[in-house]
Amino acid sequence: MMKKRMIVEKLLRLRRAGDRSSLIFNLPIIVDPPIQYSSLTIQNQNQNLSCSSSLKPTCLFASLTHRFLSSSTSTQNEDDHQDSLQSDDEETTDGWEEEDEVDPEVGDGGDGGGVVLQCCSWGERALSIAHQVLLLRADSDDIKLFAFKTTPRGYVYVRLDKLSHKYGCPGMKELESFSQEYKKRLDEVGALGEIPDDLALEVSSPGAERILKVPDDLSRFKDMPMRVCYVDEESDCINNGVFLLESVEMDSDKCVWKLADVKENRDVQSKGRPMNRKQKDWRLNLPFEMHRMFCHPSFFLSSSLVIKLVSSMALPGVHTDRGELRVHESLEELSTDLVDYIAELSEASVKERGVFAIALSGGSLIGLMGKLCEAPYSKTVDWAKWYIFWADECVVAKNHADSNYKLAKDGLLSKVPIVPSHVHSINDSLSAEEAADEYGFVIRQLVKTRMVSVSDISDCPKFDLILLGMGTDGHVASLFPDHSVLEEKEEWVTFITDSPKPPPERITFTLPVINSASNVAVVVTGENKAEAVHLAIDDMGADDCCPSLPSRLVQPTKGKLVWFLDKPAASKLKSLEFSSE
Ligand SMILES: O=C(O)[C@H](O)[C@@H](O)[C@H](O)[C@H](O)COP(=O)(O)O
Repeated sequence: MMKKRMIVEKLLRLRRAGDRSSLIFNLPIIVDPPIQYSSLTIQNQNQNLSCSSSLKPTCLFASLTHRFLSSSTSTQNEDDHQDSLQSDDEETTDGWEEEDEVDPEVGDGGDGGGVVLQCCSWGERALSIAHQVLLLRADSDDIKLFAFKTTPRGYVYVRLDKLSHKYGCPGMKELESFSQEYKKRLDEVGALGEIPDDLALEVSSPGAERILKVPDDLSRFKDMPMRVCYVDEESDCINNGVFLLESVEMDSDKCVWKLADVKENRDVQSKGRPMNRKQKDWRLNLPFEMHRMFCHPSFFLSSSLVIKLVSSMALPGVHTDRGELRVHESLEELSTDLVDYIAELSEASVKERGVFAIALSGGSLIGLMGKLCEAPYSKTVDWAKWYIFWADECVVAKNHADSNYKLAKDGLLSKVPIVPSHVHSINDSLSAEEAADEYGFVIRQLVKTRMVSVSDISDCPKFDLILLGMGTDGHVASLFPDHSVLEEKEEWVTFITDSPKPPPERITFTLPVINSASNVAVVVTGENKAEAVHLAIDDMGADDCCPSLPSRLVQPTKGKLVWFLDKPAASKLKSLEFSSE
């Protein structure tokens, strides 16, 4: 009788660490954080399994899993091999061992790290093979074993750590290459009879909420908010909260923590405003031994501090008088957050009004919106309900390199099913003055039919969203510093013929229109904008030196203002000093 090895290469699940409930086969998703939602194709023997997600991840750096399930059958021959590859639909969890839903503990061989062999006689051998495979990799200095577990039923669970990754998460390709090589070695040794020849293998990354060891892991994750479980000396109760590490004092074996400015630490009465001074100044001095296992109050760990990393994406933006600040580690993260934000506003607006009136600008903004052309947004956004406008436009031909219309058309509009008649660009055959007049007229007609809503405190149009960039001089739309255009109170759309930034002729929404919008987002990236960002956002006290900086004049009367910044652009912000950064 010939033995047949059936390999099901699978999985691909998006889960938060510790969430074992939807363990396998439920979600045909492959994700490679932090690039979310994108479709990824992997080669499985002769098959392509192409899976993409239409679901929203709950966590940016969800763990990834890669599984091989091997089983021995005695009736089929090798030629049948491909036929017996299971399809997604056929898969059930009965092919895989279900784990108990338990909270992770330090050294549990799962999200708590460590090695757990559970009396498997072959466990040590399987572990040494895993070490060998890791050592032979070109990136052996970077990819390490985080956890290893074997079970008596022949399952091997490997969690890999990536030292150079902010959250310690290897990508799908790294998991896949390790898993394939490791599986091959296990098979070879299995064929020699040294270990069972039908082991099942799961290789994954630890999730964001891995448990950290104290003090060993602290310096590595010191910039991240962490959930700390500790014993409150006064009440002798177990508490937990989200903190930022201020220092580790090795001489006295203690950590000093400060509260992270996250929602759960804010006063519920304060409606999402930042923490008050008292909260910001409060410090938790915690000896190492005063930490206990979360969810296991009776389990005392003398040398392990139980801390879970908290996703930076889970941090709400910092709320200031100048709007919400969303500061991102990378352009990739910023872009993901921005398109999520746009998609959410679109959905809300379509639900409420049946349409979504959005005004664009030029510059790098459009590139950062590029993910809207990809799954899932390309399919989930109700493009037919979008009405597109420009907050400013250069008075040039539509095919001119300076045309904001051309920029948006090439980068976005031509790639999604927008209704052409809903795209309202300026008439490029007119003078700047005429084009501004006509554009104002067009908007007026759409306000009449309520395709564009109207402000209830002025007669201005109320766009659902106005997206702005900002120049190093603090200009937004084509509202430049010290320009008389800032004084325009009557017109909705006006023009300039002396723009300090070429080309000289432009049309622009006026401040009253921008400030009447339901939502305004200003997207600013790069260190060269840091000073302008500081001047636009920070509280300047009594000596406000820049009261008429255009970006500072963006102050929606009733709407919501959000700043999407990358770290370099936010680097001079005082408003962030006591935030989670
Ligand atoms: O009309 C223009 O000249 C540009 O559209 C300009 O206003 C741009 O939006 C800002 O300068 C920010 O651009 P970046 O984000 O590319 O720096």
